[in-house]
Amino acid sequence: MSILTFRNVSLRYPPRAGRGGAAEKLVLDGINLQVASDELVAIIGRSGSGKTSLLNLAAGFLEPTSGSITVDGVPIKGPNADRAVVFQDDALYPWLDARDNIALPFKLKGVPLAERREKAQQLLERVGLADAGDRRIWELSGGMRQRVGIARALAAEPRFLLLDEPLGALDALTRTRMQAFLLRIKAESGAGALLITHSIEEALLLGTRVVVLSPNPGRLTAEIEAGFNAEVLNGTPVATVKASPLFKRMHAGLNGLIQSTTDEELAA
Ligand SMILES: Nc1ncnc2c1ncn2[C@@H]1O[C@H](COP(=O)(O)OP(=O)(O)OP(=O)(O)O)[C@@H](O)[C@H]1O
Repeated sequence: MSILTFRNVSLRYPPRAGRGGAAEKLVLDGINLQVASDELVAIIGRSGSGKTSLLNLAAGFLEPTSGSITVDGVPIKGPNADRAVVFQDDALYPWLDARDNIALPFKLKGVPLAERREKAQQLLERVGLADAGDRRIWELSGGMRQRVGIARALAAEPRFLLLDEPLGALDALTRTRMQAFLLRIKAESGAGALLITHSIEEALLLGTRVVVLSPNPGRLTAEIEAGFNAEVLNGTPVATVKASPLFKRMHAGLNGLIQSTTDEELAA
């Protein structure tokens, strides 16, 4: 079991150039959060509340201004294969086919050609794209591209998946299918997951826990245990889960928490 821990983390961005000496911006303040391997922690919050900044800290793309971020007690020092990031726009290489996109992390590790193609094929099969390996990225649908992106993230056998709106660009039907897919893949991989999303519905459906980030500065202001993901993993259709009275009540509750952000917080 691995644990990703934020301890009293704050983040300030330097003043932007050309703003007449505008002050530094405190974006995240006193963040305490733990994500364990058996969890998917969903972070929701208004636009600009600092969700992506928080994920970038976990990825090691940014350093906290104060506080610490550790994996199993060891401070993170920059990006590392133990924390794989999946973005909204799949960030795949269009000049490579699906298989070679997935094989790239193995190539970077020096794995011989035949072996890395074999491993990539196994990952293609895991994400339901066994026959799509030879296709170029632009020949794939949005949902297929995200599957390739997720397969590439899994190639490094990460301890944590950092998911930044991974389904945000998909149409509603594909998104629903991919939600169940993402849960299955996460469970099979044994990795913990941190999911950033604008969608209360998606956070409730996928999250073991849902955490609310309030803006200006970004602070974790509420946390609820969800648990609907177990129902989806047990085969209950996503539409049935969403239609349950408990799901609707919790959705309304979270909506209220996010909407209660004051005008001052939004304007700050
Ligand atoms: N590199 C940067 N330099 C200065 N300010 C930044 C930088 N990146 C983000 N910000 C500011 O930090 C705040 C939080 O941004 P962030 O992208 O983390 O929020 P978010 O919740 O992910 O937003 P969204 O939901 O719209 O993607 C915003 O006010 C943004 O303008």
